[in-house]
Amino acid sequence: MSRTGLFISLEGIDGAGKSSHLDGLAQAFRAQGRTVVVTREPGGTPLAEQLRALVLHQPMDALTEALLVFAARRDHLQQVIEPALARGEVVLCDRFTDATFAYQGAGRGFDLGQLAQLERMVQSGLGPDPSRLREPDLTLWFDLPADVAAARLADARAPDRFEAEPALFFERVAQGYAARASAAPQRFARIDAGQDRHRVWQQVTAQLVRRGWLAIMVPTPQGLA
Ligand SMILES: Nc1ncnc2c1ncn2[C@@H]1O[C@H](COP(=O)(O)OP(=O)(O)OP(=O)(O)O)[C@@H](O)[C@H]1O
Ligand SMILES: Cc1cn([C@H]2C[C@H](O)[C@@H](COP(=O)(O)O)O2)c(=O)[nH]c1=O
Repeated sequence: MSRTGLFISLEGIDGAGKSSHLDGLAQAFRAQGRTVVVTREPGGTPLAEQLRALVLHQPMDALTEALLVFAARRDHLQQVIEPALARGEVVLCDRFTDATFAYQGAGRGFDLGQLAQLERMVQSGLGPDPSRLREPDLTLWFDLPADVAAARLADARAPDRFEAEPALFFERVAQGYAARASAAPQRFARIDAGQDRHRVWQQVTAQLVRRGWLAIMVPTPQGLA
């Protein structure tokens, strides 16, 4: 039976708790017979992972940063995301273009109109309808105050260029996500990421059950709660 591909992104400020849920979600879809690709941005291909290392660790200005994340995204779309969706698979992507609007746009102050132009250039000309802008079918937005996220990340690992930014930067990024969510309410599902892991998982799976993408509420995976 042929199936329609499903593209789900997970978004939120650093430390919001997105990545903790990726494996469990992949397992939940696999248990229902779906093939799942778990991937991330920037990254997801050998070239895009090299660009990720530059973006996370080398000093650069906001335009260079924006061009590199979009270059990585183009390669990721062409090599991984579009082929998987064409095969009817589920793509779970840890961050996508909303992160660019939130971090490079709201965080760094890069012009949103110019980001929209890059988005159109990079995310079209793909798939069966080249005029269509490729976007996630659903964006799970892990919403968490910047100070709570910072406390979760404290001492967790050596900070990269973004994680080393001050609290004010993350407050702007969080506002950037809120603005993206209000502009596309049908694509975004807000997750209250301030709850414990079990409750966050329940909110996430409820969104998928509501859309008919998971048949049943899935118990919290061991290792998460
Ligand atoms: N609901 C929660 N309550 C408390 N701590 C949590 C919760 N969810 C995740 N954490 C912890 O917070 C930290 C960050 O979680 P995680 O790596 O999933 O966040 P993230 O959004 O993927 O962050 P980043 O984007 O920076 O990689 C981890 O130490 C994780 O164990
Ligand atoms: C896609 C994307 C990401 N970023 C930033 C956001 C994070 O700080 C890092 C990625 O690290 P993570 O641990 O994998 O979350 O990159 C960005 O600034 N712009 C983007 O488009």
